[in-house]
Amino acid sequence: MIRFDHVFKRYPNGREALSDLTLEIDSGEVVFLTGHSGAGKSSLLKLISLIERPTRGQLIVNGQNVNGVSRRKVPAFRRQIGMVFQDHKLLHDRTIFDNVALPLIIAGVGTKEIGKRVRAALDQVGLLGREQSMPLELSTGEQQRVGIARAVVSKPPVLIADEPTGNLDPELSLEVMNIFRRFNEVGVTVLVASHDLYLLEHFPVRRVRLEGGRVIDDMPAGVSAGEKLVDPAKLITGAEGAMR
Ligand SMILES: Nc1ncnc2c1ncn2[C@@H]1O[C@H](COP(=O)(O)OP(=O)(O)OP(=O)(O)O)[C@@H](O)[C@H]1O
Repeated sequence: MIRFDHVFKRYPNGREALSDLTLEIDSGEVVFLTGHSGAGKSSLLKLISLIERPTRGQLIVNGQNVNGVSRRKVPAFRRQIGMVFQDHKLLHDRTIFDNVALPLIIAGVGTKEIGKRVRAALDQVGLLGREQSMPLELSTGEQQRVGIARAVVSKPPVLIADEPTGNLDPELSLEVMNIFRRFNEVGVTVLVASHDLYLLEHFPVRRVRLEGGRVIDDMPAGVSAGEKLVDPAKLITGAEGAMR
């Protein structure tokens, strides 16, 4: 699904953000990307979404070598990748409906289909009925859920999130992760860059740790020593909470 093969990323100022990085993420996985500030997490996500290009090496996303994706084809390529950001990146002068509809409008989807898909996406994040609200009328957690609805409205097979819970308290962070897990349960591959120790403690998913632009640790899904897990039943309750 996603394969980095000896990938380097050097920015024009000479800074090497990724250095000989090799990593494979299978279809349907949930992966946490961790590491100190500057380790290369955002750069890795930017390569997957073609916001940046590898300097060297091969990167395959959904069976496509990104080196072969011309600038003209980038918008179509990006429709396969849902992107969630820490600061939501919502348009404050547009309604919730318009914000979520944006990727579909850009893709030229018909009005009726847009209505259907936007409502379905808002329903999945528990915000059906808020279509006509403006972003600033929503709480921070709700705004983040609008950002998630926008990311999944095109039904992408891959969802990437850069510090999606950075501004949220622990309870809201769990809600966001539970929403991601719901998408994962229907087959979406989810990659989350996070410093959020609370989340890392509570979700026993695969963790890939970067340092200096390389993978220095790759811990498979499961429980490791010393980790405290919440009761799975509570996670389900949390997800239902998010859907309210
Ligand atoms: N556009 C850019 N131009 C030049 N250097 C950059 C650029 N973006 C990132 N870098 C550098 O690349 C390195 C990796 O940065 P990156 O943002 O990928 O790390 P990160 O792990 O996501 O950090 P954080 O957790 O602070 O967001 C850092 O040294 C950073 O200064």
